[in-house]
Amino acid sequence: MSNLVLIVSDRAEEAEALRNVLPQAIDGPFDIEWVRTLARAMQRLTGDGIDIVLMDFFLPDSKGMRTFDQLFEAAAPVPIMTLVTEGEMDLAQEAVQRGAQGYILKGHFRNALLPQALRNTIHRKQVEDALFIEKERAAVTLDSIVDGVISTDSEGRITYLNNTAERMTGWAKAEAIGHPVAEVFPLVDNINRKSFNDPVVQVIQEMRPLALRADALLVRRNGQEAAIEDSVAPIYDRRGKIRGAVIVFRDIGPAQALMVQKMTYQAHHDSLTDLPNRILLIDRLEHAIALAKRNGTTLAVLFLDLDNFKNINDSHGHATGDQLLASVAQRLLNCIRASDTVSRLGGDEFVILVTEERHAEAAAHTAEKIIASLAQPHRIQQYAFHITASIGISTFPADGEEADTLIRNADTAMYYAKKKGRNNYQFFNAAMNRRAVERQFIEVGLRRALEAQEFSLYYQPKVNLKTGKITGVEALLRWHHPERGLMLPGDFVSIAEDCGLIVPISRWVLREACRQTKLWLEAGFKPISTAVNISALAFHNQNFLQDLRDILQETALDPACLELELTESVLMPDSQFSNEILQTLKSIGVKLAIDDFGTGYSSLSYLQEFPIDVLKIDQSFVRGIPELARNRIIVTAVTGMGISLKYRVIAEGVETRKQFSFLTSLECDEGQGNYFSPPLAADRCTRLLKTGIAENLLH
Ligand SMILES: Nc1nc2c(ncn2[C@@H]2O[C@@H]3COP(=O)(O)O[C@H]4[C@@H](O)[C@H](n5cnc6c(=O)[nH]c(N)nc65)O[C@@H]4COP(=O)(O)O[C@H]3[C@H]2O)c(=O)[nH]1
Repeated sequence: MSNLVLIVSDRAEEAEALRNVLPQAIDGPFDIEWVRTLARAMQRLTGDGIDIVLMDFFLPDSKGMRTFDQLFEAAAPVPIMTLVTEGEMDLAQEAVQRGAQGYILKGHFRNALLPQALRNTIHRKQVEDALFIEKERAAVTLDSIVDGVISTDSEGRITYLNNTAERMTGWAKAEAIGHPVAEVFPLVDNINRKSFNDPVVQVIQEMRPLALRADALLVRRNGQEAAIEDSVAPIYDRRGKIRGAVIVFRDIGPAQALMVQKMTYQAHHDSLTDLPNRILLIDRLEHAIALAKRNGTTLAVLFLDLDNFKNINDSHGHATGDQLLASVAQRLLNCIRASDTVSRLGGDEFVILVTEERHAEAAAHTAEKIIASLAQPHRIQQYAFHITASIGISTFPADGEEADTLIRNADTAMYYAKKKGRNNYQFFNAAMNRRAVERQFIEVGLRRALEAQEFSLYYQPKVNLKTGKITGVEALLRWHHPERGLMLPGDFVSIAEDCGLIVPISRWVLREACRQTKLWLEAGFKPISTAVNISALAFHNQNFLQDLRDILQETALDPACLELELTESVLMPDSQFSNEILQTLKSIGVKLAIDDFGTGYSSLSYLQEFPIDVLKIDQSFVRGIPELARNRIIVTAVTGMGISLKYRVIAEGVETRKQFSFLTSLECDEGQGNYFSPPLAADRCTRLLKTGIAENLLH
């Protein structure tokens, strides 16, 4: 097919030269039309058929760039090439900048490449025009549809948004381009609000289209959420290589969203009890496991099966059975914290997920609570049903790290419980079972111990290392267990803390210590002060200050004769709160000691912040001095620091003469330990107060 070339030039020899070359081109002839002036050219261009314009800048009726500009406007979309001498190269370049397709050097028309260059230019322009039209058509189409369309490159960065996508995401095209798709198009799960994995990344990785779950919510830029339905497909280039992805999505509207939400809810809940079903339980369990792994905490799974439920179903019918199950569900919900999950797997099987326990055995408390709660009669119609349950407990990480394993192992443990005669709980792990039984034994004993007057206080003297005089005593709790004999605090204090009994026990210790100290003062042992250990739970109890005031008043003890020993871990979690209480204690007049110094936070800044009188160096540092270099260095440093900060420094756990001598050489104020005396019952301590520490121990 021939192409029509319009030559715009006043120079006949140029037109002639082109006329000689182009019509004879091997790859197809060019037809030539020649005009001499701009006016004629403009006139010709109003008609059709011109495929390319070759123009001179200098015409009788126009000169320079103006010639190009006028023609360019009139010729569009016909391509223009300029005819220039070497001296007119600047003009040629500028014309290219303004839209010319190129230039031809005068005098080189015989070049065989000229026809080819003209044909390429014509062709390129045609392709460009077709592409432009195609793009326009696509853009107009995409902007007229109601679906949102987003495209990305192969890295998942936005390359395009249509109007609907702009409106639905709240991102303008110009802003969004280049951003990761997850930023512009963030999706969350309608039920649990968890972020979806980036669907674009998935499509690009798997190289296949993906229809998204119906319960997806798009989080708009302003934070509002819209229920959407969407699909993502990969884009390939001609060689089959992935070049990006296209997301097509639509707002499903409130009515449909509600329906989807309802369906999703139904898919995750048990219709009878409205509790989460197995699917949601697994989801929550997996989430809890991931969290526990990250935080290094534990969790427990309780598998509960009602005992002899089938009998009730058979004898009273399914409707009654259903009501009983609903009643059980309600009781279970009342036994757990908001952060835990009660689910029904079906039939009379329930699974309870207990999180945020200090140690996994504590799940035994929940199991006990559940057993006690279910034991109360369930009133259904005119009947009162008595029902019991068997519970199996598995714990993470001891009994498994996968949701399925934990449920399976809890189920197995539930069978142990059934075998053990029902109405009890069993841990999957035998050692844990033993520990839970032991804890329960101690706890039951502790509940009785106060009333049964099984506690007593032992007293261990504190000795002035310079004078050898007893300056005071530390009260240490002892439990005279009817079966086990004398028990030390290490065997029961943490259990008393776990079940809250430490609060009344601490109150008893405080009262008893004050009472005894008052007796000693009245007997003439002056000056003497008694130190009492205060645990975290007792310190943070809201009645602590009032109880202390009451006890001081009741026993008429001078507050200066009472010293409270607090560990660093008691004070640190909320140092501002602690400081307020310490200031109040100070104003009451009691003395304050930091116990076990060096084993906790050992933060010097709080030492300055808190109104402390005494620093007790932990016995683990005193052990092995002066031989053990590390301990020697620590004890020397802490003593030096305590003295300079004007605290009374007391070394704990002094067992040998060497330790005593070394501490004396450091000018440590006081010592306490078996070297001087072990903790003694009150009457024996009274005797020691009378005799004082044996002379031979002091020199
Ligand atoms: N190896 C060795 N040990 C020595 C020596 N001298 C004294 N001890 C022991 O060291 C512990 C010192 O008490 P603590 O550091 O306050 O540590 C106490 C204290 O934190 C806690 N505790 C004791 N009584 C009470 C109480 O009434 N309430 C609370 N909340 N905790 C208490 O239990 C911990 C242990 O008390 P105990 O078993 O009575 O153990 C006592 C004491 O018997 C020695 O020379 N060598």
